[in-house]
Amino acid sequence: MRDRRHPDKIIAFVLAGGEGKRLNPLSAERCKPAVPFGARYRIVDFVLSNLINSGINSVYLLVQYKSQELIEHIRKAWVISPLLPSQFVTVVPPEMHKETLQFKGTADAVYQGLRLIESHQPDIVAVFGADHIYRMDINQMVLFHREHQADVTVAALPIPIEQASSFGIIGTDADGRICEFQEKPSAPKPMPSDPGRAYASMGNYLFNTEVLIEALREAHRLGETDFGRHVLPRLMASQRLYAYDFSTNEIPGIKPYEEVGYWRDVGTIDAYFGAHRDVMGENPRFDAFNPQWPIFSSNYQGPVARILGGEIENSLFGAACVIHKNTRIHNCMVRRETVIEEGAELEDCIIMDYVRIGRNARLRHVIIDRHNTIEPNTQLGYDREADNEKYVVSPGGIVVVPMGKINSFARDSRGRGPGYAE
Ligand SMILES: Nc1ncnc2c1ncn2[C@@H]1O[C@H](COP(=O)(O)OP(=O)(O)O[C@H]2O[C@H](CO)[C@@H](O)[C@H](O)[C@H]2O)[C@@H](O)[C@H]1O
Repeated sequence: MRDRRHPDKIIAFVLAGGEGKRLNPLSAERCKPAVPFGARYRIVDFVLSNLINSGINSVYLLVQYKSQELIEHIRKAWVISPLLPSQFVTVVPPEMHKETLQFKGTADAVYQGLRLIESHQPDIVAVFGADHIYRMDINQMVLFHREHQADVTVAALPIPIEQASSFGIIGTDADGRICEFQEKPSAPKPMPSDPGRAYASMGNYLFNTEVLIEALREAHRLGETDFGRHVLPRLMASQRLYAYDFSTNEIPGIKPYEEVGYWRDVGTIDAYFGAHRDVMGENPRFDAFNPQWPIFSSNYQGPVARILGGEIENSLFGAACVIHKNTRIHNCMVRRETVIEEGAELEDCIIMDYVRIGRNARLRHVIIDRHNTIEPNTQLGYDREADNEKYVVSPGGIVVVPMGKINSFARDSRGRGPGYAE
């Protein structure tokens, strides 16, 4: 729909079909955008909040791989209003035509949504990834797109050259017009101004509608399926492609201690764990609390956390947690409806929802996925060999306990839910 802040009619496709293999086992049962993040979010909430905060309210979420948990999250958390039919976040599964039982790639996923584009007749189509932790005012990118009379604008930022072969790498002229685009090059070119960094695509694009429709039809004719590998390099020759420098994006309400232009690809367990460090502490690099640019998530109606005692330092607790006496909890992210029993010691841990940590358990550098019960006296994170036998241990030494069997909440050995002591 048209927003008073930008005269263009814009619809968005959010690419949420990624498998996220390197996040295993967190992505074993769910796609990467559905992976929980922080004390109450899912990864997908960041891009959706950016779109809604930017007044882009017509959003199609393209799903594919293990999408049930994502669909449930969208159903519960992202209902805008039945009174405003042009404002929606709608999940779109693959169309299941006979030759396309799934989306073959990012461009193919949007190609299958061509009818949606044609029915809305927008001026601009925003195609955004769903895999990153960041805040972005997309209006500023739209303004740049218009000012440069671009056909396509790609959001971009400098990244360390050592990581550059995992990204689309861009070369531009002085005005920002893209003259080179290489998807995941084995020998990435550094930026002319900085040999230690390369200019990377964030996987977020704005397209003038006619250009996108034509490009997707052409890609389909040629059997090409991916924006980064096929569509953008081909369009570069015939259309005006510009790179929008994300470091110029200004967000209201950012605190002085926050990292300007914070953006993280949480594609591996170690990167995911590291990004959690960034949202914690007295002066977080990325402060989740910003009333001027909120990150929206579930409308959970349970009570607040109950802390009955313990030595607690630099930790965040989700709703309806119960933390018993004589616990020691340092640098931990604890999500909702989790119970930590007496005597348990946790250091540098991410404990997801519906988990019970038994008495005197000791956990260090551990991620516990949802619906798990950790037996009393368990030790994790102290003996790498023993941990390796049972669990995935990341190169950075993080032990990951995969999702447990789903129950309605973490019950103790007598079947009692949160709030009960042994
Ligand atoms: N078949 C499918 N259907 C629906 N959604 C799908 C999909 N396959 C992937 N996705 C989603 O699309 C986005 C892009 O994922 P990809 O795996 O295609 O590319 P990658 O992230 O490696 O590179 C991309 O993003 C990086 C930035 O992270 C850029 O540098 C690079 O140029 C760009 O190709 C993710 O949000 C993912 O969840």
